[in-house]
Amino acid sequence: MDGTTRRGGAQTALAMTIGEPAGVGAEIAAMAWRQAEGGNIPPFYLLADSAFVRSRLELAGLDVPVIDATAETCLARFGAGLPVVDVGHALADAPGRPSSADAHGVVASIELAVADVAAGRAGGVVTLPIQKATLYDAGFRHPGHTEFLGELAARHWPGRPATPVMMLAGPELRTVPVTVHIPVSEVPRRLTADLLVETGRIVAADLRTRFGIATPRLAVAGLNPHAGENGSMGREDLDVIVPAIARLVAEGIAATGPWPADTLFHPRARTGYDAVLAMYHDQALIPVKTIAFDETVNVTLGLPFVRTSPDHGTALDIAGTGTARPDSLIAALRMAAGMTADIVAGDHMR
Ligand SMILES: NC(=O)C1=CN([C@@H]2O[C@H](COP(=O)(O)OP(=O)(O)OC[C@H]3O[C@@H](n4cnc5c(N)ncnc54)[C@H](O)[C@@H]3O)[C@@H](O)[C@H]2O)C=CC1
Ligand SMILES: NCC(=O)COP(=O)(O)O
Repeated sequence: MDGTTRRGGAQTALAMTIGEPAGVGAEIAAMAWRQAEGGNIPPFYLLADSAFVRSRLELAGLDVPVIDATAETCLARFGAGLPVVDVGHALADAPGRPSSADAHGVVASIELAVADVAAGRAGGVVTLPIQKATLYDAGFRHPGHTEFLGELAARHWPGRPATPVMMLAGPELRTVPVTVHIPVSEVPRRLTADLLVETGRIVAADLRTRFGIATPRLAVAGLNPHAGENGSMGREDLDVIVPAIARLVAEGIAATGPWPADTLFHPRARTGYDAVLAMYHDQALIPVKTIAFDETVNVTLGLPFVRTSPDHGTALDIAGTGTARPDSLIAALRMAAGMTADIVAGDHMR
């Protein structure tokens, strides 16, 4: 599998965004490119600043050639080096020290990637991790990629439904946080039956279309200890989650629960479902990252285009050392290629 994607008759690569320049993104992108030689990594280009990428790879001791490219030329040149498409902003090479001065380049990289997919120049988007607080300091008003990509989808695909839903998908477990980047104290207020039903519908639909699961089984976690113990430890399980499950079931979706979250993730329990709807961020992310930190992919469902990402963050503590693992990024590249229509064989490493 080389993962080249064919859209409207033209072959395309995957567009990779640079994420936080002070993090490990450029390093793991170069490591992923190096592994493409065997032909089992789909071709991609990095939307960045090639001077920054060269500087970081040299610092990290990664001997990978960097090629200045465009979305159109990157396929032909993928074998010669890591193709970098310019974002029009210089990025600072300061490992471990993020600066909001780089925010324009970081955000432009995401915007350009989605624009490339919309224009048929790229097959899908793979994002490298952003340092969220640094972008907020620069005025970025979205909690993360997931929500920003929803806005970009509405911009480029007007009239198409775009309700972004975060899924963490590993080899043994898929989880979906129904509420995402909000304080835990806000969760009970924001967790509504409508939100649960809309999320469940999107997850069931995308498990069918993107993961090839004909009849997806959704396990819905409870919010409170013991799923509320009949309301004695919190009422959300009875008042919000039970009615939402009933609505999903009435629509023909195989949803069950609310299940006590503490016994939902052990190996035997995992055989009973295809994905868990979890009520808040850490309920969803702790189990997947604990079971398979290096292999899990963050994939955005509910969008009119494919977006995947490694499950980890910017890893500022090891940036510049060349020791970060590219495994989750490689899994994200493979998943994106697998979800993008009409993968065709080819060899871009000659
Ligand atoms: N999709 C995205 O843009 C994401 C961004 N983040 C952001 O990343 C920043 C840092 O988050 P943290 O909670 O510290 O998580 P983190 O994942 O960056 O780091 C946690 C620990 O895992 C290690 N680690 C992470 N990736 C690794 C890799 N590829 N190879 C080897 N070790 C690795 C780090 O060195 C660190 O010790 C935050 O600003 C957060 O918002 C976090 C997750 C996803
Ligand atoms: N912890 C997961 C995470 O923060 C990913 O967020 P996003 O940037 O992919 O929306």
